[in-house]
Amino acid sequence: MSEPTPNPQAASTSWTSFIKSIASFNGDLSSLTAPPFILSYTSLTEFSSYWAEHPSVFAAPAKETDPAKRALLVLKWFLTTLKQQYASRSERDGNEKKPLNPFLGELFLGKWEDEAGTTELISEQVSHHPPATAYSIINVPTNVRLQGYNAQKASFSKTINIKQLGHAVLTVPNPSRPGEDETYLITLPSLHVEGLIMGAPFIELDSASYITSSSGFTAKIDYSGRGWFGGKKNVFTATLFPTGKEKDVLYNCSGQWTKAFDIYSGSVKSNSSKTLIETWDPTNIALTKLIVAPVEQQHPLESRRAWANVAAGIKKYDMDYVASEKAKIEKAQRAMRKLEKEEGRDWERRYFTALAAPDPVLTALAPNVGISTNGDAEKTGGVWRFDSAKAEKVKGQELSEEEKTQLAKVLLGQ
Ligand SMILES: CC(C)CCC[C@@H](C)[C@H]1CC[C@H]2[C@@H]3[C@@H](O)C=C4C[C@@H](O)CC[C@]4(C)[C@H]3CC[C@]12C
Repeated sequence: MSEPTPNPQAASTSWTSFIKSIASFNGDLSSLTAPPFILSYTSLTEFSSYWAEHPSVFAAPAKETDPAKRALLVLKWFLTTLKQQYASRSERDGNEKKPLNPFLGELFLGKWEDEAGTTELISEQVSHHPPATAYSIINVPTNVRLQGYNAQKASFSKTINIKQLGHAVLTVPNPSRPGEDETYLITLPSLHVEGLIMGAPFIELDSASYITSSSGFTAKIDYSGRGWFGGKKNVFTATLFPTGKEKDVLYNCSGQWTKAFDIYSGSVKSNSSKTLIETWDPTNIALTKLIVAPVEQQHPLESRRAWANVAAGIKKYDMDYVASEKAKIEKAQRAMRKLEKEEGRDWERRYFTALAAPDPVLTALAPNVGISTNGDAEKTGGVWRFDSAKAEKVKGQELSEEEKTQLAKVLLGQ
């Protein structure tokens, strides 16, 4: 990633007052009023797609018969997603932007088609207060599947610091034992915003995150930003070890999550015994583009359709239009919540269900990596799991044009 250049807009009064407002903000990211040049026309529901923009790397563990190597392939896939998750927008636009805050029930649906076959994405805003997004990604030929949910808790100390709540679960069919699945519990890194003063914000990852598996392996990924390891940004080291034996490193990886990284067998410290297995360099590897239905064919709750007017306004920097289009959605959503309350019911999530009982994956694996077995449920509206029965029910439920118009009116005020 090239060094961010100071943005001429950083000298504007709107940026100065934005910076001042951040210093006293209450932790609610949605309440930040950012100047137009820092507003994105993409909703957070779209961010779930960053997990699988290399579908063949996502599906690769299903073809590996050695359990330790399988765990390494899971770690490799996770590391390859970081650049997409946290740096792709600032690389594309020159700086990070403030995404659109999804409304309850918002959907982002798509699929990837490539040499890995079809990989399907479902992302849904499952909670509004607190805001939480859930996702399911399935590589159809291998049945490797990821599900998870996340919310963010922000605070201010020198800059915007964000703790991610929630987790992801990757399920890999064991190729040596047909019918048996392996599960990997994945924790999410904390992050902070850099470059604020220069008007060119970008993301740096903090501390550590983990992947721990039902097959008995754990990976620890340590993140460090500029100021460490010769002043490079986005630096990480990762080790893979049998769970509970952190010193018995089987594989280790190091490099920059935005640039190239190396994967070695052996321990980090014993240089003599470590062997380079692979170098991952994202500059040489193409991403597979997500296929999303044309807006006019989408369900009214699909993100790009629902936000189309707001997005058009942001692109033109027409903030009055943006405000009035956003207000329509907010008003309709408030009315819907009021109605639900009066009728004593909850908004029916289309693809996900909040677990009523303790989750077996969290119960078994969360203690390995020191996270709560309740999955941050009180701060994410629940422990959200993909509900295949719901997904089956909505499959092929085509809405007529009239039904779409009616729904858009009632749910989005459009
Ligand atoms: C840019 C700044 C001035 C305003 C603050 C924007 C803030 C709400 C944005 C900035 C970065 C966003 C992160 C993003 O880096 C990546 C992810 C990973 C994804 O899987 C889940 C969402 C998350 C954590 C974004 C949340 C919103 C952030 C913090």
